[in-house]
Amino acid sequence: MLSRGLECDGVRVGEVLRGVGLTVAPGEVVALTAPSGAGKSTLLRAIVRLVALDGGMVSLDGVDVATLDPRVLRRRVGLVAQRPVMLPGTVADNLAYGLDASPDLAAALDAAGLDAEFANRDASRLSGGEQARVAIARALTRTPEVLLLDEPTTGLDAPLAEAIGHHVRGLAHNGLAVCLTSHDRAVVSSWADREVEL
Ligand SMILES: Nc1ncnc2c1ncn2[C@@H]1O[C@H](COP(=O)(O)OP(=O)(O)OP(=O)(O)O)[C@@H](O)[C@H]1O
Repeated sequence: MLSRGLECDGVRVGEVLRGVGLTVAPGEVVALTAPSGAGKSTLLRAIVRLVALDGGMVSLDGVDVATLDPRVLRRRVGLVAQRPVMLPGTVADNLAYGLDASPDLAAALDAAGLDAEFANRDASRLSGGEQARVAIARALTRTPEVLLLDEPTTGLDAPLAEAIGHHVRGLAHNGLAVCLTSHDRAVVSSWADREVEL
């Protein structure tokens, strides 16, 4: 068992996940790959308890996540969904949502490839690619230990995807554990330290 980081051991969900193993240590970027419909999003959702397990265990720093308060778990493990939902209000409102203290907006926006001026934009009027980047920034304001990115380059052009990949690798270099799914071989090979096939 990993003393630090994320570990999935024999995870089962219905007929879709039949005993999946995955480890992601602090400082590494792991790409989870499989054909469409194989259960990648389901596994990421199960890790943060948005989907119930039918077997196996997910642990964080050696502790079964089933024993953690889901809100605490979801701060420690940030999930950026494939189709992120923008909350009403500005980008700044989205980044600060649910936090007690004001986050470092500029740092989070920069890490997600957005200019600081985005803070005052109406989140619902952003393009799909801009919303995808706000969702990454929102996860980062929670200072997670693990970042789960479900198809993070959807809606992004190649230079932007490359720039965000660079930032994500920098975050991992500073100790974040990152797990991403992608159908894009260029993303898998340039972002990830290793690949795990479901
Ligand atoms: N809680 C659940 N229990 C059982 N099956 C589920 C559950 N949630 C999703 N599924 C099913 O699991 C299958 C896999 O879906 P999922 O979105 O995880 O695949 P994916 O590998 O991420 O696909 P894609 O690459 O197309 O995004 C789908 O058929 C979905 O309907």
